[in-house]
Amino acid sequence: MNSPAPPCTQDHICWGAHASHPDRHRLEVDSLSVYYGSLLALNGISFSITCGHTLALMGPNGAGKSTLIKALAGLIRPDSGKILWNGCPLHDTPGEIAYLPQRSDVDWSFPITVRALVEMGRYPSLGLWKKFGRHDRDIVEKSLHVLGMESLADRQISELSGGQQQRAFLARALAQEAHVLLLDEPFTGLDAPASQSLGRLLDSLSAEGRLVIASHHDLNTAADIFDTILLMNRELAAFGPPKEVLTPARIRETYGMEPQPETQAS
Ligand SMILES: Nc1ncnc2c1ncn2[C@@H]1O[C@H](COP(=O)(O)OP(=O)(O)OP(=O)(O)O)[C@@H](O)[C@H]1O
Repeated sequence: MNSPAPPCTQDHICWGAHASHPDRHRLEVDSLSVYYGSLLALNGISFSITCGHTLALMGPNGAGKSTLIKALAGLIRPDSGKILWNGCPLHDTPGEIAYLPQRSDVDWSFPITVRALVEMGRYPSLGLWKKFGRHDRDIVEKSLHVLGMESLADRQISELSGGQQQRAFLARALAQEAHVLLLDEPFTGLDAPASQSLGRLLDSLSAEGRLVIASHHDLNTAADIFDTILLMNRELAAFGPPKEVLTPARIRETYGMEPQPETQAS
């Protein structure tokens, strides 16, 4: 699985720089296992992927998708296994990961404007005195612009639609300038136009050189949105392009159901 990793770097990546080194940054997950008490939620998961991809974590309810995302985000400590970023422990490289929690895990009534939320993305990289500089302000404005949120910047997040709220949180993730975007069920609750628009956005972020990893439930849309699928049910079932992974036999085996005709990747 492992190809030679470039030396570890802590360099700060700026806008546009992602695209010039799309193959430089590699995430490697090696034999990752997570227990909740006696429940084995993840059993020896291994995969490797570079920046410039969109990866969907798919599997039935309880398959461990959120657990894997939380382990990658450093919110859960694995019981065994490694998560490496360019050959170094991922969590030794602060600022590389931006995490978008499930909608149900966010207090949407929290009194905060969109701009203040996006500014929070800069906090991890502020210096000792936590002083907001011109560079920070520029990145916040650019993040709002990329997500089309400028006109909503002074609104409370509680006043936004579900799709706009997702965009506000994605703008915060962009402001962090992280290479890896971890999104837990970002399409939940979005209507078809909002889903398509979010799909295009994730595509453009990966084209810019980021690595987008999202848990996803919809077998019908996965192949259109993501270029790589990780099918799992506590263990890894398959990993690769949608056409190779989302086969009727694998869907049957992993979900324990017959695939609907339109769920086969085209
Ligand atoms: N904090 C926790 N404590 C104990 N068990 C947990 C905890 N979080 C998750 N689990 C269990 O771990 C297993 C994996 O849960 P996880 O939420 O990762 O699955 P999932 O694939 O994201 O599910 P879903 O598609 O329903 O969101 C489930 O059996 C779940 O009940």
